[in-house]
Amino acid sequence: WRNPRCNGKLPPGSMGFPLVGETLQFFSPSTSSDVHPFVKDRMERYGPIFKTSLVGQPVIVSANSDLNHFVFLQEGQLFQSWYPDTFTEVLGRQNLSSLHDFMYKYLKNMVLSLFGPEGLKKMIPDVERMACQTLQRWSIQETVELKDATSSLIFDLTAKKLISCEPGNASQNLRDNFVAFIQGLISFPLNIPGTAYHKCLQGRKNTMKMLKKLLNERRAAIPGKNRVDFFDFVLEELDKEGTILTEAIALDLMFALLFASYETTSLALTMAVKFLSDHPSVLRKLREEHEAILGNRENTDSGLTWKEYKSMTYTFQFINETVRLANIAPLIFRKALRDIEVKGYTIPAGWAVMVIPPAVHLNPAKYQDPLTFNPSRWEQGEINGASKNFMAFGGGMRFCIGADFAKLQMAVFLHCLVTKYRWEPIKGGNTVRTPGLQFPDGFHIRLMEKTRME
Ligand code: HEM
Repeated sequence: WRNPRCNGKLPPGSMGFPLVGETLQFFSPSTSSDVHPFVKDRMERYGPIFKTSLVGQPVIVSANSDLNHFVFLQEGQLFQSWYPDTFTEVLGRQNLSSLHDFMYKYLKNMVLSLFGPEGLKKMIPDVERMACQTLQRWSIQETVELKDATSSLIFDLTAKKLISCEPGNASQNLRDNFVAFIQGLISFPLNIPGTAYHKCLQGRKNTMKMLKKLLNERRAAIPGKNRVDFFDFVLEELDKEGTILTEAIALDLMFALLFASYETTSLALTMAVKFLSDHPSVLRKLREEHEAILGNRENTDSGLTWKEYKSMTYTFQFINETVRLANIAPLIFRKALRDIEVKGYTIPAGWAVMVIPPAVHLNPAKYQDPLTFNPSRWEQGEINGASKNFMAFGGGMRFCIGADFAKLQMAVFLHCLVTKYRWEPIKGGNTVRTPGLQFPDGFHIRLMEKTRME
């Protein structure tokens, strides 16, 4: 196991122990916001490309921006999206890569219509209304645990936009099952009642049942109305002759979309508020931008417009800096489809490739004082899309379809927050990380309405 077979030269690195490889070291938690010690130590020892073995799978780790970029660009040619088997098992019958294909082949109109500029434009009033109502609720509570509270908001927003499910009992029920699913996702796979894994599988089963019920209800409703959400597009596609999209695949896709948006955007928002709490000058500048938007309006109470949203220059810099430092997706997996020669090494066919975005985002050669939170560093740089040095939303063909949706939700939420409220942190706000996951330790704040004088 120490010297795996290879028709060329493997990168340096250790394959650890038989079977477990270096799995235990990989999962050791760290509270630093720097590159996780598992990766950092090995980068120092072996350089930015090294081999290891995790849960029985040989892996090439890439902390090199050229190789990361190459991996993203070669999607479907030399590499393919891949997730560990346990992940795919609980996430759905379909493997995630084929869901991607379905989404782009059969539901491309849905992707464009919901997440393209036209769809986003239409969303602003709903997002603003839901964010304002949520903040008002928070302000009458003694304290708010932000991760949980923003997760609930994001879930409601996504469910509203994707399946027109209004916040209320149905949405709460859906979310409870979804949360049971998420909580057991990274657990020992022992399927007996009482275990987190069992609850996870039950949670997924119940969520799928509820989604199916909602889809059936939609089917029974009067046909011919305008397409407004995900289910409308699915029904239209299902009725087309020769389609190979099935109801089961559509429900898996729906589930994957809820999953992809839920943890990510809520974590980004939690970290955003934490960064604002820690950096009063950034908060001041952000507030100025949003108060100027209100100041320039004829009627202060009219809702946010697309033009106003597009004018939030500093807010977009702030969001980019937040996702750079928060490293919400700390690793991205692919699998090599054949032997690949790159940078003087061979990546053997079948090996996993683990791209490490934090190694790029925290590289001092690319970002001055990389651990310092400084939104103004984006003044000069490209703020949209991905680059060799910015891959918070991935890159290449699989660039996040929800990136603009997430940014819109964040910007509108921040607009309501900084123009109407002030807050004080009560406790928590630190993050415990493994190379693949992060858990905020519970960030509690007290939210208060801001008077005009403030
Ligand atoms: C701050 C929030 C978010 C972050 C940091 C984020 C990050 C990412 C990253 C890094 C990828 C690439 C994964 C890969 O290459 O394997 C990705 C893909 C994806 N994201 Fe997001 N995401 C966010 C929000 C969302 C939202 C709100 C949605 C949907 C409503 C979404 C839907 C997706 C989907 C469907 C993919 C897969 C695309 C594909 O395989 O082609 N994401 N995201």
